[in-house]
Amino acid sequence: MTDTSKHPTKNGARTTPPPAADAAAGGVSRRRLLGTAWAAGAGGLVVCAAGGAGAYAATRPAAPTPLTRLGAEAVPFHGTHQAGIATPLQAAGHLAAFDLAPGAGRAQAVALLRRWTACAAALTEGRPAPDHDTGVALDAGPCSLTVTFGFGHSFFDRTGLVKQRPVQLDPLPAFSSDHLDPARSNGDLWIQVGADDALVAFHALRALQKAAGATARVRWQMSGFNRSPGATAHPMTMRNLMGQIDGTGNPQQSAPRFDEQVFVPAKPASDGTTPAGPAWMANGSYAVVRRIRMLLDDWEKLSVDAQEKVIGRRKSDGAPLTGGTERTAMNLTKTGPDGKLVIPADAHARIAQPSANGGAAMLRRAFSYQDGIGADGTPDAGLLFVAWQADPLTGFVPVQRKLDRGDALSAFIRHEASGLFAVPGGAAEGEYVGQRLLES
Ligand SMILES: C=CC1=C(C)c2cc3[nH]c(cc4nc(cc5[nH]c(cc1n2)c(C)c5CCC(=O)O)C(CCC(=O)O)=C4C)c(C)c3C=C
Ligand SMILES: [Fe+2]
Repeated sequence: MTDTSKHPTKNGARTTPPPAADAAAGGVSRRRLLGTAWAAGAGGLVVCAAGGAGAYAATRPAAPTPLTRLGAEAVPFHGTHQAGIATPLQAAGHLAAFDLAPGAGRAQAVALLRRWTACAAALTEGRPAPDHDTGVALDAGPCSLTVTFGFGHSFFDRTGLVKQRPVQLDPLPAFSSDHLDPARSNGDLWIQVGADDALVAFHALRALQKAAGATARVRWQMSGFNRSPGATAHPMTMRNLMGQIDGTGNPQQSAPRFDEQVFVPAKPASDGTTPAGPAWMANGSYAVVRRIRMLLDDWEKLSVDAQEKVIGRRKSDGAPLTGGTERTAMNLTKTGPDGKLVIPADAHARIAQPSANGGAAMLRRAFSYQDGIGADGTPDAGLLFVAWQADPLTGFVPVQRKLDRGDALSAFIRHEASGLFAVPGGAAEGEYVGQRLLES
């Protein structure tokens, strides 16, 4: 996961318009529509007011105040990279995969991506959805809404674009800990929605589903959440449902290698290596999506000391068990008075760290989920794990292979669904997402 602080970021930066910038650029904002609704309401109030000044005073709405910072923050939809990758984590998220309808091919996919692009661009600016807006987000600002689009392996067969399919999209290898449900895995197309307001996130998801029309059907959908901005005394790394600080070891946006670890380079690197995938993937990224159930009844039986040994970090502040603060490097050779490694050999953070995996790095940007109690009577809760990387063959795959062999956390989690999606670079103004692929 990424840090939740709201400072401007290199990619997917949040922009807070001044309070007066109520109308989003180039369109009527949802708040402007609301103002119109109030004006109509006020007309009614005048009639009511004839019945007595008291009735008027009791029903008169308060004068509109500027949106809070949380509501007003907007993440630009257009740009080099799609938003929702390097964007700070939002409080509400939805992941949805779609399959093209029988008979739908490349032409229908182009029309769909045009509609989705127009819809996402409007909503992320705080404007109503084109065509028919449901009104669910009528009174809210953009709330840092992002919409991110990706293509699955099967999309290329459906659209006659197999020659353009990157090898990076080949199905992930099977792992011994997999308990995958095919109905909730993969899909032709993938959408990630994130926002700092649950209604804004739902509104966007619903608008995109409706915009799919008869062209594509929802294959699966998952909803997640994170802490709300401002819930903690200071911005900090997210906690997951096991109570751990999760995201510390992520590539930091300020680091020189961040872009090359997360995004497909636009041109070959200085050492002559080729970008991960065809030209249309320049500035894109690969998303590995895993629904990972946490076996919370078992986990919560462990003492905090035992839980910390499973991860190799302190539960309270995320610092390595070898001491320091959250950002202190793990001392992997330090032993305790008993002669044993302080960070055990099977500790999750030890096994997953880049230096133990040939430098493999990924940006983990997860949402927690909870869907009540499962058929087995235990919580259906865990992590909608989304890992972003320039190349899953050197990112997620080797790390998961290693974790699969000896991670102490394995006893407390279960991978229940999986997806791998090629997420193209961002659309410029006037372009639609995926245009460089679909018109190649
Ligand atoms: C294959 C990749 C990974 C999976 C799957 C995964 C699942 C998973 N992880 C946690 C909790 C934590 N993970 C932490 C660190 C960490 N995890 C991965 C990779 C996967 N995790 C990496 C690459 C790292 C960073 C290692 C490093 O560089 O130090 C941590 C420690 C804090 C942190 O660095 O984020 C926690 C906690 C859960 C609960 C989970 C599945 C449900
Ligand atoms: Fe992890």
